[in-house]
Amino acid sequence: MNFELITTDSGSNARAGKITTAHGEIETPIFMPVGTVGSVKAITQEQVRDDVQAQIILGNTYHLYLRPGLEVLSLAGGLHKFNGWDRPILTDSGGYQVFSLAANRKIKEEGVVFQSHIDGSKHLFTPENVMDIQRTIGADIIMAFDECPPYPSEYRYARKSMELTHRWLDRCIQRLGDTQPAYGHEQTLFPIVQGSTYKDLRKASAEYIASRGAAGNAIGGLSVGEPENEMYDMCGLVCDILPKDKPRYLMGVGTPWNILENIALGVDMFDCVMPTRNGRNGMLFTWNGVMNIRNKKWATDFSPIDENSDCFATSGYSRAYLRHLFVAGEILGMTLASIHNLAFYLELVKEARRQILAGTFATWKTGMVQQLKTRL
Ligand SMILES: CC(C)(C)OC(=O)NCc1c[nH]c2nc(N)[nH]c(=O)c12
Repeated sequence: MNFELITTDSGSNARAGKITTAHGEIETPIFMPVGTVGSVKAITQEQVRDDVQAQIILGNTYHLYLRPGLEVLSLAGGLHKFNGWDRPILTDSGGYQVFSLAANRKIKEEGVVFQSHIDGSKHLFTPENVMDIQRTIGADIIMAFDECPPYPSEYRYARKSMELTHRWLDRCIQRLGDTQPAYGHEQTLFPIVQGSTYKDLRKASAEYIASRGAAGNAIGGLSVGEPENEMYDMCGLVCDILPKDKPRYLMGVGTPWNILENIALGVDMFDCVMPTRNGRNGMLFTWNGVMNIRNKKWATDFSPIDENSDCFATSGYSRAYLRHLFVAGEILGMTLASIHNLAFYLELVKEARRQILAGTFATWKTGMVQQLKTRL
């Protein structure tokens, strides 16, 4: 994997770059739609490619390991062949999902014992077998096995958790070095910075992760319920330590304004379930702010969802019609809302990139952040 840093904004730490992977290029800043179990919920791969114009999507080790399982994925020749997405894929390591989804999980030095949320079967994830699982899935970018501590966490817990994450990272690196890609294409490991919201721990974790010399680095453990300004403080502190010539990926973030604020701090990659999960619930993000399409006020508004969006898949549908679909519980409502929100998130980061290349991002961002927060 290669990262070309094209330019840094004049008035902020925002950067425009290009990542090259075996399955194609990614222009940064980038938003990565979440396709947890191998599909971006409610929309086809063609809509993700053509209407959303996504350049990379996420899969998840925990979910894919449990269903469809490694035998099916291996026989299919990996996830790209199985789901037909031939562009880049990033898989999260399952660390976060084991802590948030699985039952009766027990963390030990060796790894995490847990029960499947699907059928209660018992499993063990270790840094080693999570690397093997991600090799079998075949994602272009794979995440280290980490513990995302709950928020808030006592200082002692956060420190011990961070130190475990660092030891697990070294075991991931070792295992990856001892194995080969399963399908011939390069797979790149991103380590994950932890340390909760403690400045000294975040600094120590960022320095440790930076010292591993990986091709890209991720920031975990944020957007877990902490106040936004704490997220920004931690992210800024970590970005100032992570190498400038490698992409920085802020996991699980966020709202459109969170994304712009963190781009200004030096983040290049984002993922979040908000545009799809909240979209399926009728929450629409637009250039003029956030709207709940179920609100009665849209019942006879026959204008398009967002005049400023150039997503043709949704510009042909009115707010009134979309509200009707949600009120009637029509599946098409979830599809249109998901396409709209994701297309908006991709337009947002594309415009941010344009502003960075023009050297006007910092001033543009300040006005845009307020506009995006508007409740319509
Ligand atoms: C609560 C939400 C999901 C919004 O954010 C976070 O939890 N943010 C943190 C996060 C998201 N995904 C991760 N994957 C891994 N391996 N580690 C992490 O810390 C995270």
